[in-house]
Amino acid sequence: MLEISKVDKVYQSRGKPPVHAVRALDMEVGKGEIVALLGSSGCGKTSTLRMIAGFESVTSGAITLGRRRIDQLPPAKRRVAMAFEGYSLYPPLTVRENIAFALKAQQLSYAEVTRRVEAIAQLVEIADILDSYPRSISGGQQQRVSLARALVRDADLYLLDEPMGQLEPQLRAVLRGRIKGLLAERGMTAIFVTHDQTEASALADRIAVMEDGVLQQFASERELKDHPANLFVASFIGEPPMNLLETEVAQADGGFRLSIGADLAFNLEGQTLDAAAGRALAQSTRLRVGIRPQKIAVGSGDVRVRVVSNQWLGDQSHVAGECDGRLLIAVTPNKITARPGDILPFALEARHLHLFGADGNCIHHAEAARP
Ligand SMILES: Nc1ncnc2c1ncn2[C@@H]1O[C@H](COP(=O)(O)OP(=O)(O)OP(=O)(O)O)[C@@H](O)[C@H]1O
Repeated sequence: MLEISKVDKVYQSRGKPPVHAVRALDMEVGKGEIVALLGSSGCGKTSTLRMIAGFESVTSGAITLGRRRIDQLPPAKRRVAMAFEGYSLYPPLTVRENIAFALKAQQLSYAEVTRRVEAIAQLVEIADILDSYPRSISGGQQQRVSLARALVRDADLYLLDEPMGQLEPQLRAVLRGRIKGLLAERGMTAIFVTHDQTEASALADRIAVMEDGVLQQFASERELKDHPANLFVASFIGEPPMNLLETEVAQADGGFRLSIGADLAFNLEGQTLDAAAGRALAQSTRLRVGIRPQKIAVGSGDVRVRVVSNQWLGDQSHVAGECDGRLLIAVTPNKITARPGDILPFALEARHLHLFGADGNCIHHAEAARP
């Protein structure tokens, strides 16, 4: 449905060095799919949306929507609806007129425009301010007007830039559910930008993780957690982040011994590794291993840690412990009573390790969680 091929964006401003905001981006989005663009500030998310919508030119590459090449078309000809991060409402028009304006090109009857505007206003909870002007409503309300103005249109693709960033958490959760329902009911294809992993997981079928203008991985949340492509995705996705540790690699008994410190080492049996991972390990002397905090058992096992902090969050404990000068974070559903300075056993199993090569790419994934 949407195909982005080898798209680059370089901003050239007079007197300043060029900024390479998006690099060789390849992405395909299916009809009816909801995609989140996730990444830290400045990684190129907004530039990507604006190039698809036509508010920014592509420096090179192609964008196709439903078999139409759109990257050279003016925005109005692309059949793409966008809700902007900065809202971009028309100040002299009321909220109702702002939303209805988006329907002008569709030449609908007055009754149909009224019906659609009121339905979308109800959905995003702005029905009571339809006759207000943008300057007299809050930032959160303006954001919802901008969202309504995009969603009210008939378009082939909906682009939503931080659509709920200004809303308080409760309203955000309610709207998230309603918007997901609307998109699914109408089979709408959408890409939204977010900083928020919870929002990305709750709304999106697939998540595109970007860093420094480069798409790092494009997959479901489960896949990103179980099979991170590289160190960046491994450390970016998941809360708290994956524990990452430097190890020394040695061959041992038909497998490998990964030593982190005098008291922390793992034996990996050769048959648990595929051929490529076995070759990569045989050629390595050092590599990075990762283990999710949820995979470290607390209160059993033979790794002794000195507790650094222990917090009960109401439904889980986050325990940070130090072993051989390394900090390990464990998350467990049990309430742990240990205090800083106490010695506590942690259990870490070799089957839960992800292994990363010198280039940062994952060479072996931990055993996936059973459904
Ligand atoms: N018009 C512009 N001129 C020059 N540089 C720009 C322009 N717009 C964006 N950039 C730069 O391009 C890079 C990517 O910006 P972009 O806004 O796409 O990132 P982002 O991931 O959406 O960030 P944020 O989450 O903060 O909105 C940044 O380094 C930014 O400073």
